Amino acid sequence: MTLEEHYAAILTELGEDVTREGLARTPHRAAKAMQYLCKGYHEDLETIINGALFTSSTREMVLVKNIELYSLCEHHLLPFIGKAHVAYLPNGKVLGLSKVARIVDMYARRLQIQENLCREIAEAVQQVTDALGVAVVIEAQHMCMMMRGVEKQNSVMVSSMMLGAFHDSPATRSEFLSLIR
Ligand SMILES: Nc1nc2c(ncn2[C@@H]2O[C@H](COP(=O)(O)OP(=O)(O)OP(=O)(O)O)[C@@H](O)[C@H]2O)c(=O)[nH]1
Ligand SMILES: [Zn+2]
Repeated sequence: MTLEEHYAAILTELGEDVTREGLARTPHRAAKAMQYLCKGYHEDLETIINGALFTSSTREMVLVKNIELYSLCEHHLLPFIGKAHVAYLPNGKVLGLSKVARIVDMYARRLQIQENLCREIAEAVQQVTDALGVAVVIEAQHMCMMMRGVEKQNSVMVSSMMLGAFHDSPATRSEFLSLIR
């Protein structure tokens, strides 16, 4: 069965009439939407980085903050939405600016839990840049906690992953944390 046929079966199971006008193309649209939201499975680091790694002698922290993020929780297939802050300490190379956001998207466009998303982004930036340290903080709101279940509208989940100098040096970590505050 195709994804589209599965969606038609789900709608029928939910009590809908998939032949009514408004739903006629919904299985097709839903399949396309879900494929888009999960497109990260078909992307890989090398292709998205596309060689945009530049030699630089800077040793100062590079921070890209407030990168918006849309993902799906792997437990309920409901969105979680928020922002990511990504920093690294260059070790001879800097990454094309847009590539940091592309890395975030590649992992966000999969079924995720926030903690693993954080770790995967940090490890990817580390792998690509060979940085002296990488820090990732994600703040997000989970629809599975808002629209259903415990129904809390204002709670925000904050997760972090600190590698290298951000893990080992309190001064580096606190510089990062004060910059994203
Ligand atoms: N740690 C973590 N938990 C998550 C994330 N997204 C969803 N969850 C949680 O996953 C848990 C799944 O719990 P279950 O008891 O198996 O599922 P449930 O009965 O639907 O849980 P409720 O949401 O409490 O109704 C819930 O506590 C969710 O809040 C995430 O990104 N990280
Ligand atoms: Zn969930």
